[in-house]
Amino acid sequence: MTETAKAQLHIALIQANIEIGNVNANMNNMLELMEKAASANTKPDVIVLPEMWNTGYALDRIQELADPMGQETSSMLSDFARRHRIQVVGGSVAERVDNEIYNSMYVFNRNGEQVAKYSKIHLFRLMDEEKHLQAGQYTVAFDLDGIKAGASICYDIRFPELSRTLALGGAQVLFVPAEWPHPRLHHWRTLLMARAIENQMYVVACNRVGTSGDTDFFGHSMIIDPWGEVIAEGDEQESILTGTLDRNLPDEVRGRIPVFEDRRPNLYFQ
Ligand SMILES: O=C(O)CCC(=O)C(=O)O
Repeated sequence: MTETAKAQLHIALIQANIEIGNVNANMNNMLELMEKAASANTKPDVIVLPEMWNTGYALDRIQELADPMGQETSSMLSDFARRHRIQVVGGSVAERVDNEIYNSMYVFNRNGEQVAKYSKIHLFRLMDEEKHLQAGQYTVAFDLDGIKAGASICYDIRFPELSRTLALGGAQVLFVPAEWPHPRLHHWRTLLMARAIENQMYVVACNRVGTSGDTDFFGHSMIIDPWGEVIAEGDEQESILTGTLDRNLPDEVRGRIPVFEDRRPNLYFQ
């Protein structure tokens, strides 16, 4: 089997603490945790980061803190990917494009080349995202070692239309970097589980831990398989979680319960 069609994907999720507004500390901590993940006995094929890991939700200072064109963060991620020959789903960062700020994910292949960029399309009004950020305009899919994956960020998982669109486009894995806080742990687990079961796809969700102001982030990063079985789940501490995806399982599950063949799209309200 060639490098671009592996039977399994070993995943490492970086369930990090994020210091609000402290870009340097966050860059250093993230790189240290990524290096640790890369040196594990089973070398990961893919490393996944949480949402807005460069700045946290420092929205009142986001114009000054956001990374211009994502240059600093993406060059760190690209360099890491190339040095270790590990693919990176770079969570998301606050990115400045002209005077607009986006919540953007970058994905790098083993050569450190950017293979995808996704900007969060559903902005979370409970945290005033829409007052400070611009919404992305596109859904995004990409390949990791020949396995097709789709991008989503945090609040996006409340919109089943997005993961269904990605699954219909062939995605077998949904990535979900997040900063999802208490008290909505039940929503987080249930929504992730539902996205996995209804789309018969892997869900790989990386949430931050720690406290910003009076908001506590609970971690509980998860890897869920296409049957809805939990392969890995974090606690509330900073940690690295690992799990292995089997490229054949989504097709096997879709063969057993042929949800995609049984759809009645002509009857659905669009
Ligand atoms: O939907 C939620 O409850 C949390 C979403 C969120 O925190 C975000 O999108 O940043």
